[in-house]
Amino acid sequence: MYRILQLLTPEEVEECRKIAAAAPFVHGRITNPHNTAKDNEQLHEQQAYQKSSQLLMQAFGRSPEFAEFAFPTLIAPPLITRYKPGMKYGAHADAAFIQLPGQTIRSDLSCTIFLNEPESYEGGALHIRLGDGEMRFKLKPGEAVVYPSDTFHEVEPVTKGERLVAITFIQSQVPDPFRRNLLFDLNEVAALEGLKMDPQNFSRLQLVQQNLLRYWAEKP
Ligand SMILES: O=C(O)CCC(=O)C(=O)O
Ligand SMILES: [Fe+2]
Repeated sequence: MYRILQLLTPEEVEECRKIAAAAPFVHGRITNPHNTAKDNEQLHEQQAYQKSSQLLMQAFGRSPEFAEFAFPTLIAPPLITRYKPGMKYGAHADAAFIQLPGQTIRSDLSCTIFLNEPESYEGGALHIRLGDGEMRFKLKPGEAVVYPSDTFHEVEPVTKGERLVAITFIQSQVPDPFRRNLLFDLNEVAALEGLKMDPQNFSRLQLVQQNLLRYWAEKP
């Protein structure tokens, strides 16, 4: 299951673009030399990375939709990434573990946050294989798609303009996608219908939610 989130305000999108415009980038394969599928550029300046990742982390932190869907325990600091004409990211599944200074994150979910107008570049859609089908995403600035890390996905070649995004990986409290998706459905029903329900039934629904979480979530 995937989810599209409205994550950033227009001001935050602007701030990310400004940071990207002023900072140096390196080829993505520098951090991942054996990944031949990867052909993009990533932000390469400590201060710019810190500033942009902090802003993006805050945006995840205030999104109830994200929390209800992902049950995040760890989020890799999002990295601004760009694709110039000819660049792409071939079909791949993400590495199971992402090594960061001081911690390792298991990638249960991956996320792309779109930062520039879809009309400003050609190509560059993100394709995600979900079951036997494929979904194609080219979202508006500030929107993000969160999807399972264990499924093939690719970025089609950019043929014109520039694709600017931020990418991150999320470790979930509920690693099993079947269970996580059930909990998400319960969260949605509680959020959408809770106030309309008989309060006693709402309490029972909350009891089921909390007890399943208690039973299924990884212990901290
Ligand atoms: O650029 C994107 O949207 C996806 C990048 C990606 O798949 C990755 O970094 O593993
Ligand atoms: Fe990926």
